[in-house]
Amino acid sequence: MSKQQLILENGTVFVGEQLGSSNGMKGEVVFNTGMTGYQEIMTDPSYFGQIVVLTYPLIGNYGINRSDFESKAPFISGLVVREAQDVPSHWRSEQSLDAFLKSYDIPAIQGIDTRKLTKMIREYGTLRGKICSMDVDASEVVKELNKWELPTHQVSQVTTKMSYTSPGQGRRIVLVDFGMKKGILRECVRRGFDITVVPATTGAEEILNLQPDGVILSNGPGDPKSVPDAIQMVRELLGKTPIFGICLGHQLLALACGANTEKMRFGHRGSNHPVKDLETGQFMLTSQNHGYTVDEKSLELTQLSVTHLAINDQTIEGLKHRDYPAFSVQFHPEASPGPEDSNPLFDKFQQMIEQTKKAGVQFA
Ligand SMILES: NC(=O)CC[C@H](N)C(=O)O
Repeated sequence: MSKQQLILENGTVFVGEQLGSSNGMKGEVVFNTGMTGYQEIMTDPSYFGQIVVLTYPLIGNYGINRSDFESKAPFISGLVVREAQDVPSHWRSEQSLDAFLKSYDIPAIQGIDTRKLTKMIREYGTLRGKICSMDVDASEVVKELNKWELPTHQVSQVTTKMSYTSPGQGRRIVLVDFGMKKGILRECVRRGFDITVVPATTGAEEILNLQPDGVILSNGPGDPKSVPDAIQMVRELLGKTPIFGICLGHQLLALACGANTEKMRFGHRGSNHPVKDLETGQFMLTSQNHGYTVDEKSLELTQLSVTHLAINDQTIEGLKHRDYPAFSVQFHPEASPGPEDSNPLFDKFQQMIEQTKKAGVQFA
């Protein structure tokens, strides 16, 4: 097996074995602690442009099958694993991890100490990195990485180009796709919603013209401040239709209400992040994938209240608007991968729609 290297901006070089392609790609190196779910992680558009380190030491043992994908293709810029299993064993498996990565020309590396790398990221924060073949001069790459600015317009690369519908007998929902995971659509379909999925660039007026009973703001990659038009769109929707924000959608709701977001040192990525629901006092295990968070102090001047908190670091995991039907969560109630403890939040949104209807609120 040929060797491959992972070069980091701080000058560290990990030498391992080639997995996937050897086509060098730069990315922000982040880690995910989930024990399963590598297919969902690789195809979650929120990871667009990132090099993902999986801390679970054996990856690929149940192979690859398209029904587990969270979008049509993988969006990561690289994968780092301790050991990849090349002979998958699962009745649904269509190909091996290595064959899958090669077919999308995604570079990956195995056989390195992922514990050491993860500790490094925890200490220094996420690092810019590049996976490439051994004939590349590492010191040149370190220079290149230090000059490289992380991309900012990821949403435009992963949002749907055109609107589409998924008809249902229930309430009419507009789902704004900032890089939506399929799981969100699945949960809406499961509840019988009549769904229109629209591109991230859709304006508030266009959304209201669809006469939605509610709007869901999806997850998506990158800095929430890099989509100012979407923040404006959410601001204009507030009070006119019930809103449910998920992950990037949560951050956009916060920004639209006047709060601030900031980049975290190394983010939350995994399938067992404990969260406390401050309204019920209940705890839940959640699936998470975010590198930004809402700044708690910035909430003072807004009409937002905190509904959920992360147990590990006390960061904000959920918000609700005090005057309008709008709430959001930083984690993933659609799971995929991860536990389904927070799945009832989709029911909560449905109830919010019904209550708003009952109250006979007239929207402009
Ligand atoms: N999964 C998401 O929607 C992530 C939101 C945002 N890109 C972040 O990293 O914080």
